[in-house]
Parts: sequence; structure tokens; C-alpha cells
Amino acid sequence: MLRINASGLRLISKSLNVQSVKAVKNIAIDDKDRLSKPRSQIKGVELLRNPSLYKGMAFTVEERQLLGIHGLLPPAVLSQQVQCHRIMENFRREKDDLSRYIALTNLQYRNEKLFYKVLIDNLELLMPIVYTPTVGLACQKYGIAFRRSKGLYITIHDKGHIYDVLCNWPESVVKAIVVTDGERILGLGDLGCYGMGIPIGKLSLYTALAGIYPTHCLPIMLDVGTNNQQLLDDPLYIGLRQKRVTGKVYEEFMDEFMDAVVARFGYNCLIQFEDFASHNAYKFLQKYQEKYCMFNDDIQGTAAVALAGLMTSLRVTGTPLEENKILFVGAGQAACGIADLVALAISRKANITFEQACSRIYMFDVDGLLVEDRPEGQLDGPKNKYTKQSLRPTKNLSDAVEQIKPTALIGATGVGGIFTESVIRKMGQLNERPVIFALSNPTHKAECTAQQAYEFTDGRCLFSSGSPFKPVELNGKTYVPGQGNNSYIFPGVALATTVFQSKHIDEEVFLIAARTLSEQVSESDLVAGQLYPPMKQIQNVSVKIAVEISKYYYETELASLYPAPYDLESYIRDQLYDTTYQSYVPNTWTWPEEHTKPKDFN
Ligand SMILES: NC(=O)C1=CN([C@@H]2O[C@H](COP(=O)(O)OP(=O)(O)OC[C@H]3O[C@@H](n4cnc5c(N)ncnc54)[C@H](OP(=O)(O)O)[C@@H]3O)[C@@H](O)[C@H]2O)C=CC1
Ligand SMILES: CC(=O)C(=O)O
Ligand SMILES: [Mg+2]
Repeated sequence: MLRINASGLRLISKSLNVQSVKAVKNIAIDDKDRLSKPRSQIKGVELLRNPSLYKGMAFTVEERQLLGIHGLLPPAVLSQQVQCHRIMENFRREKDDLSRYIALTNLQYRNEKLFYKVLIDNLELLMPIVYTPTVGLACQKYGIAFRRSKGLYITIHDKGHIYDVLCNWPESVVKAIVVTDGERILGLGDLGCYGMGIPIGKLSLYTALAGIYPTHCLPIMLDVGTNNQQLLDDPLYIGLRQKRVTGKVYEEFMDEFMDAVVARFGYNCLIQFEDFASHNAYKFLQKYQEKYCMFNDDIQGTAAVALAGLMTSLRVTGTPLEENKILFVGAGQAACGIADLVALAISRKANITFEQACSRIYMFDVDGLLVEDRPEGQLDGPKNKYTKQSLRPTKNLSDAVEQIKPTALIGATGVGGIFTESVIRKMGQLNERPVIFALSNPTHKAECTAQQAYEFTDGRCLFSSGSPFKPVELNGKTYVPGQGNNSYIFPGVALATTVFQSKHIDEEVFLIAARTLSEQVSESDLVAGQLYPPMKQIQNVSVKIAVEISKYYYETELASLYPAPYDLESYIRDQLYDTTYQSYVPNTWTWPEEHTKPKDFN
């Protein structure tokens, strides 16, 4: 018998122009039909199709017998190590990064433990594929890259039935969601439903960088349409073929989504907002921050990683934070998020008001320097507080640098190459050790390359970028650029929040994360010019960040896990996902006498 759930029927009704929602409810499937089987009961070919249980040729002979998969795999039994070797051999044979992304995604959908083992063991090589920059390319080409659905797609037509759609997700324990509506994917603009690559990529890092179980993570695309005409005309487009729904209907949809998550997964299910357009990002953060367990990664995660980079750079420049002059290029969610956290840090450190701290921060947007006599409407929103009276208006960045004489230049524009040679050279003339961050993603949107930053400052700048750049050789010296990306922050924040079940995530959490991250940079990292710990230490860094945040959660009674563990760090470490395969053979199991174990098999 054909069975359709409520949201499915509503969608069909919509497309047929039938508005019979009453009928929809009558044939909605029972809740019990939606529940997935306990993992221990999954056997046979179903097991081979379950990525969180699948081990490929690493299933032992005993397991193959017990689980009813004997004969469904080639006879050899391979170790996970050999499997990793095969994956990497194949990876190296792929002809371009998009093919590498597709190969890794296929592995993730097939064998989750192997995917994470390979990713963690080869982080420096593979992170640029599953994350920025390649994930950006994959989102642009998602119609081609798409292989199999992962996560949930909730559309504006599901309004009124979002809880039902969430109930279709087979895992009942979901601790973290990354959600986007695809309107501002990296610096690539509105990619609509193709933006699903971002929540999937971010959650892959939850597991790889912070050991959060993949089964506890849920990527969600909220498809309210797209205003990207190229996508609407793309025959491979996977989303709703309509313009974005905005205004009251969109906001009601978002409110319903937040409540439905709480109803389905509990009030401390973490919801990470990702790559919403600036106006919505701020609006939802203000509206939901105190009501739900949520944060906005582009505003708050980015703020913490950039503040950490600044704090680290001060160890080289010797200038106290409050004595720096910081010029932001771009005045959107990333820039304002950073500026607000930096101002908070300055006000705390120098014991001055937040407003006084804002006077050290300058902004330059698409219409030039933020000065008071700009036309009405150009200074609205969170950037408004960084407007200055005493400066001359200019649309020329070099001129702005000349006027302000900043010690630090931070780009978050999504405009590749906006830090021209003359801008960078000027920073080098004004400062012995200029701080230059080109935070925009993916790589071709970076405000300058690492090579340009080091070359035009004779190797003196303290540089970091949102997407990775290779080390730069200059006059016999090697400079290792840091990756100023929120991926240093959100995994640790999510780890503390999910393990200790925090009710909310406030600004203090991001100050703690920034300080802890900066403290993880060793003197030898600094000598090489690195403002962040090396990528290979990142799991450890996430745990350290989580420990410090969890102390705060207990001090402020935000944690819900009581009694508090005596040793927070070892408690966290005990919760981490392990990529080694588990045995499916019960300890008590022995080969039946009539089927003694074949001698040739281990
Ligand atoms: N490294 C990291 O961890 C992160 C990096 N980012 C990156 O930051 C970039 C910006 O993201 P986000 O803040 O969300 O985007 P927004 O759209 O919110 O902000 C972009 C800002 O850049 C300004 N801008 C656009 N063109 C120019 C120009 N030619 N000159 C000066 N300013 C300009 C815009 O001006 P106006 O306001 O006038 O339109 C706006 O203020 C993206 O590339 C994103 O990938 C984002 C989050 C994290
Ligand atoms: C890194 C990130 O979150 C962004 O570029 O949007
Ligand atoms: Mg983002």
C-alpha cells in the first residue's frame, strides 16, 4: 500500500493545486512506522547500506556469518589501515578537486567510520576538499555533485507541518543541527538549495575536529526559493523553482522551525545558523539567542577566530589590544560580528565603555568609509556604531588607510583582490608588523593572497586568511599563513554545548573560545608567522576550548548535566567519537561445532 506522510501529501496537494489539508492528516503515517530499528537488529543487505554500521571488507568472517552478509562481500578480510590506503590511492588518482569532493562524499555515504578515519589522518590535505574552498565549488555545482540525499530539506510548502518533516529523520537523538537557507553561501551569494553542501561540510567538521558523533548531527536546508536566476534556469537544480519567500510568511516559517526542533529533539538541541543573508542572520540571532540553544557562526564564530588571531598577533607587535586601530573592509555580518567582540574585549581589558572601545574601530563598506555625512539609509544596522565624525569621506581604500593609519586591516567583503598592492604596501609603511587578515571565502574571494601580503610587506605582515594558502617562500624564508576560519571555533563550542547540554550560548562563550584558541599558539608557531595552532592539533584545540566553555556553563548554571563531572576534560574525552571499527560479535559468541572457523581466515 502506498503510504505518504503529511508533508509529502501537502507538497503533492500544492503541486496539484489541491488544498485538502484535512485529508493529509488522515493518512499521515503512524509515529511508530517512522522509528528506525535499533542498530543491533540491522542485518543482511540492510546493514551493508547503513553508513554508520558498514565496515566494508573489514567485516570479519564471524561477523559475516552472524550478520547474514556472508557471500555479499569479496572473501578477503582487510584491515581499516589497508582500506585507508586504498581510499588515499584512489583520492590521488582523481583528476580535480570536484571529483575528489565527490569521491569523499561517496565514502561518507557508504562508510562513515572510514571516512572520518581518512579525514582525521589527512586533515591538512582533505579539509580543503570537504570544507573551503572546494565545498564552495561543490555547492555551485551541486546539481552535478549530488549523489545521495543527506540531511533534511524543509521547504516553505512544509509550513504548518515542519514537526512532521523532522519526525521523518530516522535518528531520535539529534544534538546539533546546522541550518541554512542558502542565501549567502561563503562569498558566492544566493545558491538556494545547492547551499546544502555547507551544513553537511560544517557537520563533517563537528565530527572530524571535535569528535561529535555523526549520528547526533543533522544538516538542514530550509528551502524558501532562490533569487538566483541561473539556478532557476538550471535543469539540474535540486530546489524549489521559485523566488525567495520573504517577510511575514518567511518569519513565521522560521519561528515554526525553531519550535519544531525543540518539540522533536529537545530544548538543548544546538542550532547553528550558517550562511543566511546578513539582515536575516542578525535578526534571527537577536530574536532566538535567549530563547533557544543557538548561535550564528558567521557572526559569532568568525568573531572569535578573528579576535584570537588579533590577540596572538599582539604577542609579536607588542601593542596592547586597546592601543590598536583596526580598519574593517566590509561591514556585514562577519565584520560587525568581529568588531563587536573586539570592542567587548577592549572594553573589558581597558576598563572603558563599549562605546569608547568602538572608537578604535573603523569600517569601510561598498560605499566607502563609514563617516557621518553619508546619505540616509547607508548607515543602518550593526555597523552604525562604527561611524566616525572626524574623517573625510572616501571610496578609495588606500586613501582610507592613509587617513586612519590602522595597525590592523581586516577584510570580510567577499570581494577578491580588494587589498591591492598599494593598500598592502601602505600598511607595511605605517607599521613595523602590520596585521592583515583576508577572511573572505572561498580562495578566489580572499582580499589578497598570502604571497601578496608577505611580498608587499617584505615578509613583515602577520597574515591569516579564511581559506587555506600554501606556505610562501620569500628571500630564503618560509612563511606559514594561518587559516582564520570559524572552523577553529564552532567545533569546540558545539562540543561543550552538546556534552553539557547548555540552555543558551552567550557572547562570553566566544570570548572564552577566542582566548583559549590564542593560548594554544606556541612560540615556535609564532616564529613561523602562524597566528593559529597547526591544523593537525585542531582536535586537541577543540577539546581545550570545550573545557574552558564548560567551566563557564557550570559557573553560570547554563549547563543541564548534573552532577557536574569532577574532571571536565576527561569526561569530554570519554564522549568523543572513535573511528576504529567496533566488533559486532558478542564476547560470549563461539563458532558452533558443526561450523568450525575456516583455518585460513583470521
Ligand atoms: N573566515 C571566516 O571564518 C569567515 C569568512 N566569511 C567571509 O566573509 C565574506 C563576507 O561575508 P558576510 O559578512 O557574511 O557578508 P555580508 O554580505 O554580510 O557583508 C559583506 C560586506 O562587504 C561589503 N562590500 C561589498 N563589496 C565591497 C567593496 N567593493 N568594497 C568594500 N566593501 C564591500 C558590503 O557592503 P554593504 O554593506 O554596503 O553592502 C558588506 O558590508 C564572505 O566571503 C564570507 O565567506 C564569513 C564568515 C566566516
Ligand atoms: C567560513 C564561513 O562560515 C563562511 O565563509 O561563511
Ligand atoms: Mg559561513
